[in-house]
Amino acid sequence: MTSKPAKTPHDVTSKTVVDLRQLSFSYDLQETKLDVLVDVDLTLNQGETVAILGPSGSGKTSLLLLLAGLEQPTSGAILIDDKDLAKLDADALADLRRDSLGIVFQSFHLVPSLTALGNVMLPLEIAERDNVEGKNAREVATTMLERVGLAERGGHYPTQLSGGEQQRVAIARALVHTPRLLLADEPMGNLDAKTGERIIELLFGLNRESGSTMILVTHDESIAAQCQRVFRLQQGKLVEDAPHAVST
Ligand SMILES: Nc1ncnc2c1ncn2[C@@H]1O[C@H](COP(=O)(O)OP(=O)(O)OP(=O)(O)O)[C@@H](O)[C@H]1O
Repeated sequence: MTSKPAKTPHDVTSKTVVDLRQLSFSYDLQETKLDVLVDVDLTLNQGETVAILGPSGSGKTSLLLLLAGLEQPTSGAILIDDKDLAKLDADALADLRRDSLGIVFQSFHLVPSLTALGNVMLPLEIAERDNVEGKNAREVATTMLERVGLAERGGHYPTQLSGGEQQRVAIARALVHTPRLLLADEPMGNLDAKTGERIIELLFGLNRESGSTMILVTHDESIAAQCQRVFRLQQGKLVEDAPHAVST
């Protein structure tokens, strides 16, 4: 067992990928507001694996929505790859999401009219990256479907798949273009223990292979312990655990 985090191709530069500056976020309710995040500061570097823990309702999903530019801060700033999200127009934000982010949310948002393979190919086609390492989008997407254990399900539509299978298609779609920043909201939520383990291995494997940064929302302390950094959301604040030996 070693406390040394896995080396990534980006260790040398330690580039900042996520920079939250005094980030606060509230939901406006009818007569009041609900403070979810209060003056959160956070800097994450390229290649880091990060777990976010916290009780139900503590704001974990809200934090991921903010990072994806799908909610706007009440105050403070969110910088992804040195770009202040508040200064990007809708097109630039869409470009950033397409080029740099992989997002796995609790609801899968699969396109119902596309097969599993079609859904996984989508990010590659949109990004016009048909020629990834000399392979076309279909081959790359097929390989990713195999890696999530769905080689036989490529031709099935979302309604023909179980919840756990749809979850894995969503994970394959989020990973297929090797995003620099992966946001995953309880990606094992719908999966049995063995399949969940396989997905976790895949996520950490891709982090090692590509040097991507991964933010993993989870309720599972043993999965959190596999991440290099562990944060807990408590009363709107992100509190980091003391450095720990990364369990594998
Ligand atoms: N659209 C919304 N409007 C108003 N309040 C909301 C909205 N979405 C979430 N909330 C509230 O904001 C708080 C944070 O919600 P969030 O979904 O971020 O928590 P969470 O930590 O991800 O919870 P869980 O572990 O149950 O998924 C909760 O109290 C929730 O009720």
